[in-house]
Amino acid sequence: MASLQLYGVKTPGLALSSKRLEFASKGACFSVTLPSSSAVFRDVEHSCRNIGLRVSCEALRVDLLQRKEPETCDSSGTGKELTCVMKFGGSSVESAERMKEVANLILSFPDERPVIVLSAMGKTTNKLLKAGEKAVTCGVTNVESIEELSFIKELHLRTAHELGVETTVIEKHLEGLHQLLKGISMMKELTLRTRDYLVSFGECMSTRLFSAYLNKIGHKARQYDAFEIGFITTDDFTNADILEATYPAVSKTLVGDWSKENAVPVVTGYLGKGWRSCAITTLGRGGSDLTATTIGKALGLREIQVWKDVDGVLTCDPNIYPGAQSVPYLTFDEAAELAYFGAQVLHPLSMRPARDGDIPVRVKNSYNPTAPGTVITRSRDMSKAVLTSIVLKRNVTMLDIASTRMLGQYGFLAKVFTTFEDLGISVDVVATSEVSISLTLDPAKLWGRELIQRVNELDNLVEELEKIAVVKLLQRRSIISLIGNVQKSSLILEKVFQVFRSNGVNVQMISQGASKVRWNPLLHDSE
Ligand SMILES: Nc1ncnc2c1ncn2[C@@H]1O[C@H](COP(=O)(O)OP(=O)(O)O)[C@@H](O)[C@H]1O
Ligand SMILES: N[C@@H](CC(=O)OP(=O)(O)O)C(=O)O
Repeated sequence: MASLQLYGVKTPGLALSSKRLEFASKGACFSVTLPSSSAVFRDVEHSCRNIGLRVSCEALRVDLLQRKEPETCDSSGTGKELTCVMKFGGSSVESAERMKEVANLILSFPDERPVIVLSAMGKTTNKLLKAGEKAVTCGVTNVESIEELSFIKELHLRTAHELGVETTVIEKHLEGLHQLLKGISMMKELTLRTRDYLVSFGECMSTRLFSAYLNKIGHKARQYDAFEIGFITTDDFTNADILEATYPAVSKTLVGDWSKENAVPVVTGYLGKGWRSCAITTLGRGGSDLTATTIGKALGLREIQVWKDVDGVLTCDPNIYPGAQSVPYLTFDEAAELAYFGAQVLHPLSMRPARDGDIPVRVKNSYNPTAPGTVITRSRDMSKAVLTSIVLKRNVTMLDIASTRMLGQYGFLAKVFTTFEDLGISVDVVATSEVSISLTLDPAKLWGRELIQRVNELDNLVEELEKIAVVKLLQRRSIISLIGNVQKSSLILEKVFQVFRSNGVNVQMISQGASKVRWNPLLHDSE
């Protein structure tokens, strides 16, 4: 078979199916979906460029002519295929006792052959971040006494003892963590890249403990670090996005290994490998949900289950209103809007792979497994739906931008959005007229950066916009997102505005989502 030119390296291993182009480089597997048009070579070249790969059309032409079916993994020798993903969040695996309950829960579904995805135990991620911050200033000799480091060591060693598994499964990681904190302390610096490496210890240890426990109780399991099995991401440390190449790579490893030996895969949630840097990345807080849906799509599984500490997606945040009730059904669009606008229960991007693969997502409570939870699918019966869920997002930055020119000036909106594009700042909610725009800035993108960088970026943004408009920067706003039935929009808005009025709350901006399942009244935070 002919080879493909990648960054000047001759890369063998190109395989073509009718729909996908796959090849391997530096241990990572890449894939491009082949378009069906006659411009196939050009399009493939373009697609490759989009994921940062330089390919030559000529090389592709040779390979397309020498079409070869990709190797398929044969699971017939060992019987049945994997059926679903079961993701357990930190709250579900916060102690040895909880890990035992989760193991029992998994075994209580004898017909399922799941891939397990785990988050770090309890609040480990927060503790790791705190330890990192303390290490920056405490001095190398004091690293030993960082309270959070002792807590993490003690929690994981105690869990190993209580599960009756060898502490050796995590000792190397505990030692590595200690060394890393010393390194941070020497450098007096905690970069975003180092933060990601630091927090990865949480998932690396929880999965090793759990996998060892399953093996101990006679249920064959195998631990995987996501960054070693093809979770290829952008290099946006602390908020990386999964690249297309991940799907074939992950499928190849997990299905391939399963076909040789039916050992339950136990995969680290939240983690990936930057495609340029080859360093460990994370998918944003709560990113294990995205790991789970990515595996679901990669393997074409029947169902994705995310097990939490609540009875599914609720009508609102139970920490704000304890009377929140479970929502039995949601569409992918509704769940995505809800997550994107701040409902902590799901990772903002986690619905994307599930929707692409059309795989139902079930949100369940590991503390109350018999509760029906929430089922998220492509469509649902909306005939009785009115207002499904309410989400609050605080500490939002808003900009009022009014053109300095008169009505009838074209190009104003284009200029405004070009400024955002040039500065790489993501916009969240928008309401426009011909000569003015009100918009909010995506806090997930903005607040991932260092404080000083954020302030500079906002200053630059306002300075640029002031060349064409009068700009008002409003901080500490809140967005309330209403996820509901568009057919009942007048009813919903009537009721909502009655509530605002009777509580003396003034709405500063309102927008309706393109997916037509959401409205966003924006208020001052103090309201
Ligand atoms: N609309 C909502 N529905 C359900 N839970 C919500 C909602 N909004 C906020 N939450 C919070 O999200 C938590 C579950 O998400 P998360 O902590 O990420 O779970 P896990 O760590 O188990 O994956 C719940 O304990 C609840 O406090
Ligand atoms: N441990 C990571 C990833 C994650 O998904 O956690 P959880 O499932 O507990 O939200 C975090 O705390 O962000």
